[in-house]
Amino acid sequence: MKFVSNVPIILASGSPRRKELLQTLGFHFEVLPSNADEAIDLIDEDFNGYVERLAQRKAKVVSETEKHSLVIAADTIVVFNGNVYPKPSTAEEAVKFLTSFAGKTHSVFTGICLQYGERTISFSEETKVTFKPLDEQLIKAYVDSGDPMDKAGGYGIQTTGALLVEKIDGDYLNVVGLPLSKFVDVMRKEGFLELKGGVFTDDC
Ligand SMILES: Cc1cn([C@H]2C[C@H](O)[C@@H](COP(=O)(O)OP(=O)(O)OP(=O)(O)O)O2)c(=O)[nH]c1=O
Repeated sequence: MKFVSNVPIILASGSPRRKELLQTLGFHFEVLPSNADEAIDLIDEDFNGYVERLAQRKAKVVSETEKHSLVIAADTIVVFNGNVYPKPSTAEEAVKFLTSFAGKTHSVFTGICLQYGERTISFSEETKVTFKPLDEQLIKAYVDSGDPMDKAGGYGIQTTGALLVEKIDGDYLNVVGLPLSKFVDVMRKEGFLELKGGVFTDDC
């Protein structure tokens, strides 16, 4: 299955996971990471609004110089007990994050923004992730691997961080940083992507 884009597309993200996920769709795009300031206020525990506003900020910075391209940006956070857990800034912080998630359920929110000139389309998705009860040795070994440091909440479900997880409720790829299924639905609905081919021919 392949998609073609109807406009030039820029992925405004430095996340290798988002790039790989978009590449699976087969359309051409460029990568131009955004240097937007990620410090914004949470309002009324509206986590969907929070990640959407962050994604908008990332997209707008790149769109300023790329007005004729569709700019795609995203932001992923972990939310536990009403608190936002972004990427840990130290290994000690990663250990703290993971210790508090052990045996409990947290949410992962990803917000996506599609900016095309003056047109802004945003949406977000929540996935619930339950961690197993974890022993100190496993947490320490995982943090020592360095894997948590570039990931929201300090783990990657797609890497050995999977060993911490008991179950999930929702879209797996939303946890990885891009809810691909919803993304394609919105891109098709808004006229930015079309399925290439898609009609079976009968040669008999
Ligand atoms: C929870 C979780 C997060 N992540 C990643 C997705 C995001 O890349 C990252 C959250 O940080 P983000 O700020 O959303 O993204 P980023 O800094 O990697 O890239 P950019 O801002 O340029 O788009 O955490 C995983 O890869 N696996 C996981 O299981």
